[in-house]
Amino acid sequence: MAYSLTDLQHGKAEVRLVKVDRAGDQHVLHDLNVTSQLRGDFETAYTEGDNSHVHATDTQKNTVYALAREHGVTSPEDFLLALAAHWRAQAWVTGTWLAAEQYAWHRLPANGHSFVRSGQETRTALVETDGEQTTVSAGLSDLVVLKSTGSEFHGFPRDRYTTLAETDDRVLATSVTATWQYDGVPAPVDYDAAYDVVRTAMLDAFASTHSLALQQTIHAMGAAALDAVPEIARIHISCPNKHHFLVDLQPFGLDNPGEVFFAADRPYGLIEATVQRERA
Ligand SMILES: O=c1[nH]c(=O)c2[nH]c(=O)[nH]c2[nH]1
Repeated sequence: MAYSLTDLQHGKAEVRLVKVDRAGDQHVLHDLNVTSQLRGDFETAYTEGDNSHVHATDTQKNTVYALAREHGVTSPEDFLLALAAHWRAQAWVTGTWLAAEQYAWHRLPANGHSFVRSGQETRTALVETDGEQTTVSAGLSDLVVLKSTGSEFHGFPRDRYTTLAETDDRVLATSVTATWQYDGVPAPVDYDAAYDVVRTAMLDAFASTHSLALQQTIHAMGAAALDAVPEIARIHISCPNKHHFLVDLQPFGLDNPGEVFFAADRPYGLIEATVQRERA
């Protein structure tokens, strides 16, 4: 029996890198979790155990640390682009899949070298290369938001299994995961500035959209991101609907005018969409 072997890649996952910029007394921290995956002429390692083309995953891990020193770390996107440039010049490598998560720290006012982790969300970046082609994506995950009114859900089909009551006032809460792709490489943007602009645009859209469904809110957030940064070609957004159920307080002789909720953990609705710019 003959089998085909496809989608080969190998590398080191979740290389934890902390880079301190020490120019002057105002230190800057870059706290990254980098995954390096190489694609290329590696088939014989799988078929014959011949490792003569295999850039060891340990070497890939070391390369992350060495490039942090040699190239420095600015934005996660720029760092991954430097890593991609290094690997695309190595033998047998035809493509890369390089991803980073970044955790934010802010300096404490006392001095220039003490920090507090800030923001619950994680910033993400992905640089993929295939031959001469490079794509840069950025994103965020775990951006947890809630609105205590300004959300309705009604007009959905009812069948014999439907029990959900229609509502014109509910809590809407979610944890946003978004990934957006830049046009052109290197994208004609300052990746750090663009990240802040997209994050703010999505938060503003979440807050200001009177929501008739989480679907509508997702569309508004995606469109706001595209409006805010013209270099973004498309954005994918995934949102769990973190249900908040009104607790029945009648057994205790109490009313509950939208004040006391049970914040359910599971199951949760899961709503996703990609919003893409239509090119002329
Ligand atoms: O915003 C919502 N979208 C749905 O598709 C859905 N389904 C559901 O049970 N509640 C909700 N809320």
